[in-house]
Amino acid sequence: MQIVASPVYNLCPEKWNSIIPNNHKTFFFKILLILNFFANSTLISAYSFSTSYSMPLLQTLSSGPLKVAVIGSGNWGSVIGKIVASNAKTSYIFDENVRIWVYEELIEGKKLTEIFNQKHENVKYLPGVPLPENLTAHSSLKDTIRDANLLVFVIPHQFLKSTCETIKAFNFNFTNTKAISLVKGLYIDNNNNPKLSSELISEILGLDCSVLSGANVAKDVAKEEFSEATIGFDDKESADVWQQLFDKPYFKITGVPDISGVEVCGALKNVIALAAGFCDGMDMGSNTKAAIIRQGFEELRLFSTLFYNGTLEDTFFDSAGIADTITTCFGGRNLRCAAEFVKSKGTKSWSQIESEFLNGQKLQGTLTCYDLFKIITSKSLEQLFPLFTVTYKIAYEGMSSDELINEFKVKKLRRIKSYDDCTLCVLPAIFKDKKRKAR
Ligand SMILES: NC(=O)C1=CN([C@@H]2O[C@H](COP(=O)(O)OP(=O)(O)OC[C@H]3O[C@@H](n4cnc5c(N)ncnc54)[C@H](O)[C@@H]3O)[C@@H](O)[C@H]2O)C=CC1
Ligand SMILES: O=C(CO)COP(=O)(O)O
Repeated sequence: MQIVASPVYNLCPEKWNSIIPNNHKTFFFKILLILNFFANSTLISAYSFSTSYSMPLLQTLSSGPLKVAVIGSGNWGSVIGKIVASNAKTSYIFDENVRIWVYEELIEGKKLTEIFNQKHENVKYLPGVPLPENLTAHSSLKDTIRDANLLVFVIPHQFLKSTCETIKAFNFNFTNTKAISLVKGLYIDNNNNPKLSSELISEILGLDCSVLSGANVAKDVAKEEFSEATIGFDDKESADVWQQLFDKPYFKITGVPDISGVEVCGALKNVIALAAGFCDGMDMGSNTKAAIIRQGFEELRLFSTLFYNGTLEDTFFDSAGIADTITTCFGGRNLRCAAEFVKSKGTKSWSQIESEFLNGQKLQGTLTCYDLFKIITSKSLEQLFPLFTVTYKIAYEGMSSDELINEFKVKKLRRIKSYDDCTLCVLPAIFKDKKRKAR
């Protein structure tokens, strides 16, 4: 974002915050804007006349720091609440008070929200991890998002539609509001086409919606172990603000202008993880599991390119792509539950495994696998997606898990690719001048 590059903005935000009392954030922000104007006046006009989204963020910022609401407080939602609240506390572009929506439940007779706000811990979904005191839990969705400029959606995908419809009924004016979806899941629309969470949010609420996805097993990010994530965006200015909100030295954020690519990766890697879990359940070694992951990733890439225009190769090499597939296939919930599914030899349903192993947390891969199969079969594309197809049949039609391997362990020779079958790697423009040096 141009403002980041401007000299004033680059005055270290942490230092500003240490000298600016929090209730003076708005005042100092206005000064900052004026200084910015002199530092780079073309920047201001770019913002003022931008038509790419409802209200330019800089214009919104002129009435004060941006207010953030986190919608969802499960395992990942709580970690995201921790990151966002800690950044909001030390940045002058975000309001210090961050609200998080908790789907209320009782823990030993006491409300989860009350425990959350007293102990500053989500004892059910992220036990043992201290949360910042400026992150407050609310059971009322309406109160959580009232006046918010930045809505962070981080709930299991099966609850997204109903949650958006609830929000729509509040009739809030969202002119000054942007959204980002951290939800990993895929839906099917009435024409048997895939639908993504960002599309659902934009469609129901009319919001400009970016996405964030990556190799982020929540319990490890909670411990501040190093990881990365990718923002998928349409509008670069919003992406820059989202990056400011999420980036930490231990949680590095990049971005690609490819919302659907990022989301398809986040949704379909969970189906690949089911197949990888079936391998674990059958006690297969790492070669077999790697072959299954490779096949799955190839199908994921094909799905994204077939169904969406503008899918970028870069997305697959970013955290949202290959890295998330790897981490989920080695340490995720979908993986563990799928291994248990195979070990139980058909005696346990998915919902039984989910409640036995996840204590209220939700599997995303199973429902996505179901909808994905419907999309593929409605278009007679099974032959292009053999791994997704066999994974569905094992998960939902009682097919033996051995078929996962039998599908690929065949006598028939595989096609050796010709040059025309392959995709040529193209050197990104920023490296073009290095080509001469290299050769
Ligand atoms: N946990 C992880 O490691 C990661 C999760 N994600 C994604 O983030 C999204 C949210 O996952 P988590 O935060 O892990 O959730 P979770 O699976 O840990 O928790 C389930 C959450 O759903 C809530 N809930 C239950 N019934 C509900 C209803 N009817 N309406 C609304 N909420 C309800 C529960 O109160 C709880 O907060 C998912 O799409 C997931 O794939 C992304 C990266 C990492
Ligand atoms: O998305 C995840 C890691 O990036 C978590 O995957 P699981 O839901 O399988 O735990």
